[in-house]
Amino acid sequence: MDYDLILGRYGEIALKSPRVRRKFESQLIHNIKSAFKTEAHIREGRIFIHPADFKEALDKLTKIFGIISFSPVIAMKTDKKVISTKLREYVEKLNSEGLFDEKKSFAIRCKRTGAHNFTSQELAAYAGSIVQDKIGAPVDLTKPDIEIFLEVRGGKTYLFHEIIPGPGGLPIGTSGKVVSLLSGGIDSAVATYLIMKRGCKILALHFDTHPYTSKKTRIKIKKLADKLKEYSPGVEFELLTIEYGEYLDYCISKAPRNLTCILCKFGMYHIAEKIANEKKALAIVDGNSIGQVASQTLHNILATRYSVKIPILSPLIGFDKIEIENLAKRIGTYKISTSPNGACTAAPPHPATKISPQKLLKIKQSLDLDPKLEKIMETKTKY
Ligand SMILES: Nc1ncnc2c1ncn2[C@@H]1O[C@H](COP(=O)(O)OP(=O)(O)OP(=O)(O)O)[C@@H](O)[C@H]1O
Repeated sequence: MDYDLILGRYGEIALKSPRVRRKFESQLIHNIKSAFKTEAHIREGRIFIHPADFKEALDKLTKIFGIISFSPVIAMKTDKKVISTKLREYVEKLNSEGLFDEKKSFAIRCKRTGAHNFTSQELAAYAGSIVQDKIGAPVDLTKPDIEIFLEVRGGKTYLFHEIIPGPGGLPIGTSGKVVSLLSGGIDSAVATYLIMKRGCKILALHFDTHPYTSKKTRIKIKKLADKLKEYSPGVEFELLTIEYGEYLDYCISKAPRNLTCILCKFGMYHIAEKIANEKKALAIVDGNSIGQVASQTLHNILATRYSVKIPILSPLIGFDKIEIENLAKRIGTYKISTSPNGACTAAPPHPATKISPQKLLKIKQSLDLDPKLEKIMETKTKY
């Protein structure tokens, strides 16, 4: 099918005040134009996209936050004769592409804004008779095999049969920056995605726990960052790594062994907060989900975050593992996250599940962790 343009729809942006809406719309257009070569503008709540390459555009639009759906369309003058000709050509094309024939039921869905000398229902009935005449297919308004849409907007009418879902959310770049803790596992990649979906710019932070994890983890992190970057057109996606093995060595040798995971998380939040302050990020993000593993009991979550002053957001906090996995598969991170590279060998056989913030602070002081963490900060590398 030779389409004229793509008609995009957005959701939540429409609920904003006019000033905020203009800002969000302009970020959305910037992001679309950064994702692929196109002319694009917004008018009366619709995005009009004129790409150089339709195939590429249809693929990339599924990854642009803020868009709830989009349709490749044929555009024409709002004139019954023109609509009749274009509709005939359109269904003939659908028929020749094997998408429509006399055995498939259909429905015409008509939407209209502006003043016309016909109602939406009249236009739908008129279009329905044209399609029946051309293809000989039966009408079924309840559960049709194919829907054909006519969207009449003043003097222009748009014809299409597909409404492709977009990712929804808010345009990336409209909600400030966060430091997202990216481990290489399934959860933190999904958590990062969900926070991007709310418009946040990402500074991904990975703690390289080599020799307790394989060196291959770095490759995995790079691949995950590249995959997540696909959802961030037009907005920088930074990746920083910290060499964390030495800190873990220290914790393992100096603190009770069952506290290793707790001290590990504590140190990560501590460093993440410092980096957030340095890089003007407003929050930390992690992939915690209550009770999923020993370090994610409510007690441990409270204790490990106790001294951090900026918000720590955990978008997966109420998700089940299976829900997280399904989302990871949908966004394309699952395969990368599950590629084998071995478990962390620093994890103790019986990790503590209940530590009080006071006890953790005492341990931190007795081990003099602050200078250790300061030193670790110096290993920060930009990918
Ligand atoms: N090496 C790491 N670098 C950066 N962040 C990490 C690292 N390890 C853990 N985190 C952060 O802490 C969160 C909890 O990690 P934990 O190992 O307890 O759980 P997990 O279920 O294995 O998480 P994930 O699937 O994201 O690895 C992770 O989701 C991530 O945000």
